[in-house]
Amino acid sequence: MNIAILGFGTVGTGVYDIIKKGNTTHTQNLTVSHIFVRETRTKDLPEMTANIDDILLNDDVDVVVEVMGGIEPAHDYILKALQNGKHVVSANKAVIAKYMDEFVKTAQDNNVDFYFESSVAGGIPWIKNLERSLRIDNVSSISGIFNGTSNFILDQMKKTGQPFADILKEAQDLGYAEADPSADIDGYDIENKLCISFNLAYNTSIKPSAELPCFGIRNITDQDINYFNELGLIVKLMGKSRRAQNEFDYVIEPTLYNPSQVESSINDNFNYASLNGDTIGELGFMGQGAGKFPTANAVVQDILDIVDQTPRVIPAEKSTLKLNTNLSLTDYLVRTSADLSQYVNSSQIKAVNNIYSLVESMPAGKMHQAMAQLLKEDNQAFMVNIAANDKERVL
Ligand SMILES: NC(=O)C1=CN([C@@H]2O[C@H](COP(=O)(O)OP(=O)(O)OC[C@H]3O[C@@H](n4cnc5c(N)ncnc54)[C@H](OP(=O)(O)O)[C@@H]3O)[C@@H](O)[C@H]2O)C=CC1
Ligand SMILES: N[C@@H](CC=O)C(=O)O
Repeated sequence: MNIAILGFGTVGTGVYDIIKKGNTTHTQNLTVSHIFVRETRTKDLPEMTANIDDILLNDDVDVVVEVMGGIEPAHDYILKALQNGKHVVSANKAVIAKYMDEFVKTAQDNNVDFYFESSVAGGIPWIKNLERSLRIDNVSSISGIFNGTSNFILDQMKKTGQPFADILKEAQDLGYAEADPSADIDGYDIENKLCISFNLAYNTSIKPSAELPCFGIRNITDQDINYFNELGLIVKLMGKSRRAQNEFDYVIEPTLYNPSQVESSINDNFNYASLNGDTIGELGFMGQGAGKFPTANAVVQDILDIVDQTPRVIPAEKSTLKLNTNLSLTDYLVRTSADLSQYVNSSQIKAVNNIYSLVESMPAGKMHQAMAQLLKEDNQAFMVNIAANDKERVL
């Protein structure tokens, strides 16, 4: 099986190393025949080329691994590879979240596979197990820590008290962060991953958009972490989606967990992805969600599934489920120097102390809209979702 790797950064070099090392009989049957790099890059390996047609028009290439990132030319190269009868494996959640239906259809039309395990939760076999669950169950919720960089930052802030910027730099050096790390910090990387996950789970076609509730950890401070610590709670940047009858919601937001909840113990660059199915109930997966080898491992697993011709579960018809971002009512702790009652009904606000307020029974969509308005007045404001069971800790 001849593999062409497009993009030779963190993940691309990891895929190359795993295949070159050939630790098992499975990986020994794989060959990296081409590595696509920029024109400006020194071609220090014989497989390297800066001419994409050497790969896309080459009948000897069986699988194209797209790990360049970004939207174009990744979208164009993936489509052309599929149209030219090549299987494609991609870790690029940004392009997949935007063009998943087009890629899946093009793959089906050309009788090849399009696999993307590594695009969500890095090394965790999440997509595969989500698809397995769907063979038996309706999935009624998806929830998880889907970003390794933000989890690493929150964990290190708590453990070391180091400044946010220094920890982010470390995450970048470790190969966890996106080329533009604001995607990690502001939640947009999770948005891509959550869209991919629930579009599979609910058989919908929602694409990431500015209208969807997404609030990251850009404004979190040491003071916030210390306060949550005093409450006995741990903050995680979560992606959550719940389905009820013919509707589903989705939200990305910092969320507090108490020590009895599994999310609270997910540390470092680890992710935790969970679903709820009719008969399986709660099912969760934990592992490294970012980094060279965990991600490359998931890419190579996809290649081996192509070799083994493992069938995928992609339903033909889309469901009629509708997105309703105000489906669930929950509670929030808000830190702002602005007058919160200008943005949220005062009957829902309870002062906790002179820094934080509790906003009760708010639909997520409305709360995120209120915060977007409030941030125009106080650009350092922060909010965190708090479970009903933990509310007594703050009052
Ligand atoms: N790192 C991780 O932990 C994970 C990453 N991913 C995804 O995998 C993909 C790759 O990530 P990662 O390896 O970390 O990123 P890197 O930035 O480390 O690597 C990307 C490589 O592709 C090259 N590249 C980008 N555009 C082009 C182009 N047009 N032509 C030729 N080469 C190009 C880059 O070159 P240059 O540096 O010159 O721009 C770089 O060498 C991304 O989509 C990312 O979201 C998914 C899961 C985990
Ligand atoms: N930047 C991403 C990489 C993996 O998807 C993350 O930190 O999770």
